Amino acid sequence: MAPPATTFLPTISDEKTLRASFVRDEDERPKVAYNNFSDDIPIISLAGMDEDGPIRSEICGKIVAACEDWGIFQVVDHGVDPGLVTEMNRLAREFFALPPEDKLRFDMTGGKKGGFIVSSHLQGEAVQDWREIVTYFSYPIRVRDYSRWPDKPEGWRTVVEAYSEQLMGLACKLLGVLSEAMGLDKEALTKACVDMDQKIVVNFYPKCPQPDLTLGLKRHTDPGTITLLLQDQVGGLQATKDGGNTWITVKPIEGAFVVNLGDHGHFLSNGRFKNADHQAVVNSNCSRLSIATFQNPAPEATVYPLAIRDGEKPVLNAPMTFSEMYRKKMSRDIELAKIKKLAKTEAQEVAKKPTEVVVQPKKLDQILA
Ligand SMILES: O=C1C[C@@H](c2ccc(O)c(O)c2)Oc2cc(O)cc(O)c21
Ligand SMILES: O=C(O)CCC(=O)C(=O)O
Ligand SMILES: [Fe+2]
Repeated sequence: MAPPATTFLPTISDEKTLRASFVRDEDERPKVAYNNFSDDIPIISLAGMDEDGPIRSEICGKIVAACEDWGIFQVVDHGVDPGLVTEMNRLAREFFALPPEDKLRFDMTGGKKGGFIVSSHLQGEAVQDWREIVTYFSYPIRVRDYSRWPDKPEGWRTVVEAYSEQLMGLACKLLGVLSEAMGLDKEALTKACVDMDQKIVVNFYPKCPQPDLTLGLKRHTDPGTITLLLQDQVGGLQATKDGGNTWITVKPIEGAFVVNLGDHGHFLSNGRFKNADHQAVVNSNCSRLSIATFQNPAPEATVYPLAIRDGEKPVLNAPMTFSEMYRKKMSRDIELAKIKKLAKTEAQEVAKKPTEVVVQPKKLDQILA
């Protein structure tokens, strides 16, 4: 009999076919190969950005255009210590290679803040993602709960601490550029986050027996302000700028960060900056690792456009807190996936009227795995 989902680690399975719980509907399956790389996403060098002058203006122009056009781009020459990046990658790989019992000591099931989980941070997903994750809540520093930070491999904690500090710096720099582009003070976006949260999610995508039938991470937008993603050289991150009609695979660049704006960044700019739709596909040749650093506002921070340009309407009817926004989004993501599954297996009528379904946001402990 199949082991229960919570303790089943795809990494240690040598099954030749995918379990039914990972099989996606045809319309959700990958359309472009994991290694069919595209050059469409802008690659921006940040060299010379810290000094005022024409070089900084040119870099800022490129960042703003990438956010307006795609909502996703790559940065190189970003100033994050390359030695630290190498160490993060090495230690993350070592973590996922640990025996299941070591990883499960930090099991996040039951909505615990931080640790290890298979597939998703969300409860009751209709189809499982082909991944394992380990999560660190790294900012604000005063509420860090080190008891939820895995203690293996040796040296992890020191490296994660230094890495999270440098990424906080890079994120604030990029938010400064976007604030100025909105005609506001450099600090406007970080101030709107009140006391910025940072969550690091390390994604491990084991090699997969039938990668064409599944996704490592389903299509989504990130909920927060801005995300910095470090990916290895395998490939698998895909993005779209036309609501999912055309997917492209982001070309891995050694040492680069993929930057994407989340829903909060999108709403604060009144929709001017895109919250890129993205997903991760897997393959049957090798495993893949990516490290996402989510920069989020504090739960009590207000979500509402900071600048509304002449002739524009606000993209939100009323202000809400980030925690309300997060709960609503995650409830909707789970419910829409369930409705879709139901529509497929039961009635065509439900599929015809998906917009009439009102999703009641759940409490946080009903959403988180
Ligand atoms: O793992 C992720 C990825 C991502 C996400 C957003 C919405 C979804 O429906 C989804 O399945 C994944 O953003 C996250 C945001 C978080 O707060 C925690 C996560 O683990 C993630
Ligand atoms: O692994 C990837 O390429 C994507 C990860 C991602 O989108 C996320 O963690 O939110
Ligand atoms: Fe994401």
